[in-house]
Amino acid sequence: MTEIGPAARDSPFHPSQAASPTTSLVLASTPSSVVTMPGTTLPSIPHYVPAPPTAESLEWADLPIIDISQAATPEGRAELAPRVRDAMRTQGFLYVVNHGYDQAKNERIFDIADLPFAHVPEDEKKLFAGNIKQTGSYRGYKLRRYWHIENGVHDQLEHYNLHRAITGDQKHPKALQPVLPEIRAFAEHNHFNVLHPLLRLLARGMELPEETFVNIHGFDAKGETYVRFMKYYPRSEEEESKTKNVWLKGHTDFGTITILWSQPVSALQILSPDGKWRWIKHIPNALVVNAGDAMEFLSGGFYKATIHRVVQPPADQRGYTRVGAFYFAMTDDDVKLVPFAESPVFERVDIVRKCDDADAPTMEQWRRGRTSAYGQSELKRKDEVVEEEVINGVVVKHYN
Ligand SMILES: O=C(O)CCC(=O)C(=O)O
Ligand SMILES: [Fe+2]
Repeated sequence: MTEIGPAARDSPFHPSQAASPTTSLVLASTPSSVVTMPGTTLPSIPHYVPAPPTAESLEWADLPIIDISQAATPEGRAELAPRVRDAMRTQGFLYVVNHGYDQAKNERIFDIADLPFAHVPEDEKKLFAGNIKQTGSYRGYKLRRYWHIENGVHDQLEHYNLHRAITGDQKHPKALQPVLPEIRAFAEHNHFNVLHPLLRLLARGMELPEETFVNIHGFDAKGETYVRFMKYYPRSEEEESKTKNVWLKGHTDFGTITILWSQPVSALQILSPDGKWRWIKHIPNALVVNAGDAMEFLSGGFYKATIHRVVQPPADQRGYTRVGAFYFAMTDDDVKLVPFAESPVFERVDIVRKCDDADAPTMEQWRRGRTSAYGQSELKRKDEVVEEEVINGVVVKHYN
């Protein structure tokens, strides 16, 4: 395994990253599932009808909205960089809008996202279930009840995770075959039109060369950056009460950047700097973006991996399923997760390390450790709210 230290990470742009993204299809605005563009008809698939947005006024997190189309010009980047920096230093979350998909294309993604759950027979799902604990990789299905939440209650959510290459060595269920090219285009859209522009802004925020983080997030490099579709199912009263309405415990994501495609069922909450849980409000066709552990390591604590959790939705949205679409970004596998200590910001703020640089895990070690342990290992109760586990010598906290 090659260890990539800070010097090597400044190496020239990897050729794979210069590849231009697949041209996005511009789709006519139509609510039906058959979406056409001149000369092309996309495969017909069932339409997923999501719950209407909640009418309740919840305590919403106040997050900045970043118009990513502005990142196309140097002036735009200069304006966005401090806003992205401040959001990732304080809340660890922000919204991205104007990323290039229109509403029809967005709906199509959610129709596709429901296919692996509603349109793949249970027997076939089992054939594609990931061996998560053993392999430390999320590829394939995470079926329901795989994780322990609290008091003997298991989760009621399914994942289907696809390595971003989509048609690489990972095989997919029959129902997904016709839409694999669209999922691949979706992966490239997230990678090149959202992730890379954000990484450039984050590098700028640390006064590092703009390509610093882009260079270690190659689309074609060895690494597990993946697309996830996810479906939550309503739970029983008993499950709700035994878990105090927590569907997915408070956690940080282990990668660098998570891109969550905003959907109408309110359930995601973030732990605000003042220690209060606040709800993430749905913004149509927006992306909710957060930093994970790997970004916190690489930035020496400059950017925060914010704790978030999923809870029972407000009363007017109970009884609905909740389908999600995500892009979980990580660095290339061989990157050692040590801070870019050469950043001039460390002349003004303290660098924070979770362990000595010599002991720091690579991205591959960190993702395997966190993936295998999640929802499986015995957590050590620290106090009423916090439980701890140790991964690769680093303490990971779970919040109730
Ligand atoms: O479903 C959500 O809104 C968030 C899920 C999440 O935090 C995760 O899968 O890491
Ligand atoms: Fe998460």
